[in-house]
Order: sequence, then C-alpha cells, then structure tokens
Amino acid sequence: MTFKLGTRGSPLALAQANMTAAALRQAHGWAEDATEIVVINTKGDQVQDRALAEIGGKALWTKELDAALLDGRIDCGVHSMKDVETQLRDGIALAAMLPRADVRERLLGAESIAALPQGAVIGTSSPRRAAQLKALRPDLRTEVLRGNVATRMAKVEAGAIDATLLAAAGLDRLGVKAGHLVPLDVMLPASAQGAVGITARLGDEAVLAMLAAIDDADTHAAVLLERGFLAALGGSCHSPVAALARLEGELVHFRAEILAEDGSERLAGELMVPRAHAADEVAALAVRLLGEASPAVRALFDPA
Ligand SMILES: NCc1[nH]cc(CCC(=O)O)c1CC(=O)O
Repeated sequence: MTFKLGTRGSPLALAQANMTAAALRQAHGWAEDATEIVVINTKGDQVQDRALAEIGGKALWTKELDAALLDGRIDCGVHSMKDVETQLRDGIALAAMLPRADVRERLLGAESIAALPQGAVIGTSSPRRAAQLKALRPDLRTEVLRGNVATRMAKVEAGAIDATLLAAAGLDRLGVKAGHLVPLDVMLPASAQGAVGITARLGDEAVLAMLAAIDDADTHAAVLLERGFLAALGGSCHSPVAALARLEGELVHFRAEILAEDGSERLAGELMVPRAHAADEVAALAVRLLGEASPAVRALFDPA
C-alpha cells in the first residue's frame, strides 16, 4: 500500500508535496516507495491568461483535489494555505501544517518599493499587493500578471513590467535566490502566506493520525487565526486583506489591514493578546476595521 499525496502540478506545488512526503516518511520510518505523488489538474492551473477575479467561482485551486480526496484517489491533499478558502468543503478536514517558511514578500526588479522609478509598472494578479503598493506609492501602476514563478520572473527580465512581488516562501522552496526581501513593516503578507497545509477526509482517523505526526502546532495556530480574520470579514484570497499572527509565548501578536483596491484607504490594526482569547479578539478586530471603512471598502466584503 502506498500513501497517496495529491497536489497541483506546478513546480512549487510539487516541491511542497515532496516536502510533505519526506516529512511523513521521516516521521513514520517509511521506505522511499511508501509515498506517491499524484498530480491533479485544477481550474486555476488551466486558466493562465485572465485575472483570477474575472474567472470567478470558488475553490479554484482546491476543488479538484477535494473531489479526488472524497472519491479515494488520494489520501491527502497538499496546499499552499494562502489559496485555500476559509470555508472547507463538507467532508474535508485540515489535518496538518508544515513549519511555516519566510512570510515576507520579495520584490523582483528593484531593491525596494521606495527605489522603484516614478510611475513604474508592477505586475501582480493579487488585489492585496496592488492595493498595498498603491497605498505606499500612489504613482505606481499595476498590471495583471499570472503564471508560475518562472513565467513571472521572465516578464521582469524581458522588461514587460518593471517589477513584481512574489512570496519569499515560494521562491525559497524552489531554490530561487532572486529579489529583495520587503520588510514586514512595509508590507504585510496575505493570510496564511508561507504555510503548507494538508487536507484529508473528515473521519479518516488512520490518515488523520499519520498526518498529525507532522503537524507544526504553532504554524497551525497562527494560520487558523489569520483565516479566522479573513472569515470574519467574509473575504477570500482575492480580497485586499493582509494578516499575520505570531505566537510569542502565551501571547499572540496579530497585525492586519484591509484596503481599498486602489490603495486610497488602508485600515490597519494590531493586537497583543493571550492565546486563549486570540480567536475572539481577531474576529472583533475584523468587525472594528470594517466599521471604520468607507462604504466602498465595506462593499468588498461579506461578513457573516
Ligand atoms: N497565489 C499563488 C501562491 N500561493 C502560494 C504562493 C507562494 C507560497 C506561499 O505563500 O506559501 C503563491 C505565489 C506567490 O504569491 O508568490
């Protein structure tokens, strides 16, 4: 019997699936051939030429993996948690998370956001990154840029765009050294950025127990808080929202912001709260920031 890990087929997704397989073999003393990577094509992979928001539809990256899990083709699904909807599909459980990588952004094409030339064009398909860039530098323009990491880097090199932002986590996992780290006080990451999560069938106790052995509890707790913030807003990975939780002993340091899509508004909040109350405080922060926002920003969200 082999343990089947489902994943998308992009180089980053494959790297993350291989890391997960290696962690499982290590934790359980399994042989090399005890794990198998099963590539599942998703709608998000098929549509490369349009902005994600235009495609519409939910669970672009996860739907096909969920289906493969539920019909038993795979035993678990490996995901970038950033791309996983806050509402999991019925029957799907979030079983484990690998230790989180660098949560920061890397800028390719310039040494810093401040150093970008006046009016520079930044390629990104992330409404959060576009809004954050324009909040910092209203002169900047953004252009939709999709494709995997290599495609995006090639567009900067070819001069089609002046610069782009990518998650340091993804570049690190691919062994790509390019770009300059953007400090957290300049740009906060997306909720769950840098975290790899593993889904399994709810009630599949044997698999859930195997996966529990590779769970990084601090990463898991932090990511659940960030997802809780996004859920309280009624947002998704396409919303102009940033959130980062850091566990500091018994305390949680939580920072978040919501923005107008054109960067003309930015509502930020920060908490230092005991872990035990953090989920409630984070949800309350979401409500408070929405309350401070203009009707235009509030209209981007759909709070419960
Ligand atoms: N939305 C695409 C996506 N999903 C996860 C990552 C990077 C890895 C991570 O954040 O864990 C990326 C690419 C990027 O934003 O640069």
